Amino acid sequence: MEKDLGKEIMQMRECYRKGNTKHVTWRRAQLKGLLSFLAEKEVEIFRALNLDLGKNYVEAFRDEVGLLKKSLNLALKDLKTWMASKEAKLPSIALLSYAELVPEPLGLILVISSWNFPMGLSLEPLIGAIAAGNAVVIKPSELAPASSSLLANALPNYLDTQAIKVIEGGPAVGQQLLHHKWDKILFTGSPKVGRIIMSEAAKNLTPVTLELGGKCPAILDSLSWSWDKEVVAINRIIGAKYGSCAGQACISIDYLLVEKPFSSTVVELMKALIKKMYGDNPRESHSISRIINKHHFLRLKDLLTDQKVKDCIVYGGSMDEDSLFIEPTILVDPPLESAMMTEEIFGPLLPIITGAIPFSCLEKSGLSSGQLDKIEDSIDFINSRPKPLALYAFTKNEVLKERLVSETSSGSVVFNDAIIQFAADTLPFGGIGESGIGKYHGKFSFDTFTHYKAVARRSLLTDLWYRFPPWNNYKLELLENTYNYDYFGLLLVILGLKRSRKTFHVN
Ligand SMILES: NC(=O)c1ccc[n+]([C@@H]2O[C@H](COP(=O)([O-])OP(=O)(O)OC[C@H]3O[C@@H](n4cnc5c(N)ncnc54)[C@H](O)[C@@H]3O)[C@@H](O)[C@H]2O)c1
Repeated sequence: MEKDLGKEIMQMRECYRKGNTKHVTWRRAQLKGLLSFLAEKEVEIFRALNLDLGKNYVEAFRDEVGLLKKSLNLALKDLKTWMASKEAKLPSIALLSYAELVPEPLGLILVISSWNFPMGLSLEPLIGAIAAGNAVVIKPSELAPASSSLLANALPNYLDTQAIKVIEGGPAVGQQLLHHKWDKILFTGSPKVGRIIMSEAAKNLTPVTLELGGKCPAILDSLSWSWDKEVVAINRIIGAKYGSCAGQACISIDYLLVEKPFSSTVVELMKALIKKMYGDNPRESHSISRIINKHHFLRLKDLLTDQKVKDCIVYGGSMDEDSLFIEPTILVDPPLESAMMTEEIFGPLLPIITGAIPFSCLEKSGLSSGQLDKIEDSIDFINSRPKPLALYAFTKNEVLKERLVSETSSGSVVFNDAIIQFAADTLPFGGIGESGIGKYHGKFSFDTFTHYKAVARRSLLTDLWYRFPPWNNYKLELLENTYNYDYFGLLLVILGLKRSRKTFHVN
């Protein structure tokens, strides 16, 4: 296996060296091939996502297929502009010179993806890598086997198999792939594996983009209008907690911060809206995804085994191991030191934090009192934890919005909605600190897989004679005026009308 892998990778590198992938016609053909794959295999894709995750086909279209088609259409429309060299303005002193930034593909790319959006997280990076003219290996997650197998078996019918390959397997295959030299690795997954990826990549000085996870907080201010509360905020919170792969999404809301007096209203509104979205018996609902596998089901179940956490459940909590179903669940004030509040939840459990924070956690959370007295206290709470991938705030308070932007750090900030940033091509998608390194989506994907080569062209007709030795104070004066772009001063020095104020005798 290892030997075959090595041979395949060598052949791909050879193919890249021949230069085919750099041509606009090749890039366009692959992007169109991907579009055809999505169109012709749409039903198979929906089936695979349903098999792997119980994902409804409408959700699958909204979160994966539809987004991919949108990204492909953008890449096809803008490809020529993205590929074009950009002039880099030079100062007038550089007479008869011209400079440009020439986008050049990086070479051989490795994409390792996770299971929760197995199509989207494999193909979205592929779009950028192809558009940028690279050869690409994708290793989908073994935990979404139907999707992985569909990618491996069907994609070769639509793409250039010399330059684009899907290699299936789990951590062992991932590890084998990491033993080879890549020109860039884009990894989507956990911070734990992200660390392994980065240390393996460091051996060859391979640059990495790490799309990781973490706990994304949402702040809900005490909105007074019922429209704001019910229709907008709570609806969007429920959608962003349970509606995208049942909360198994890196940008799902992980926990909600609410002022204590508002919390019971929030819980009541949420209960009603959960019923509206998933019916009286959500177990029967086809609109909520299932947990990916038994291991993750038990991981989530474990989060609730601590009696102190269990006692905080105010809604839901039922589970069915056979169908890997977990009911949309709400908890109020689980202990901050519990795994529920220290680990990424990645499932349909929503802790609401209102205060009643044990003293042991106060120092750690940076709060001075045991309650979230004011919604503004959430800033300290968020800042006492690793930088999240996304921060959401439902508020009309403009001062709070400004403070959140300037006083907290996260991959993205969204006011009065959640998850939608993922769909915006003009916004870079990526984390900071524990939540990731680098960014992609839209033109940022092209840039992620591109080296902007600095190209300068000079004429032989002119020169700045004073940039060469032997050195003297006169040349120092000329250089100083040059770097200040003080052309008049330069002229005066050349004409002998301006004298150096400094006289150095260093040597
Ligand atoms: N930022 C994002 O865009 C984003 C999107 C989805 C998921 N995530 C994060 O991903 C995590 C869940 O995904 P997961 O369970 O698939 O993560 P994971 O880190 O366990 O696995 C991700 C990928 O890495 C591979 N892998 C695992 N061990 C490896 C090793 N030792 N060497 C090489 N490859 C290895 C897996 O086979 C899989 O393809 C969560 O933390 C979530 O927040 C982030």
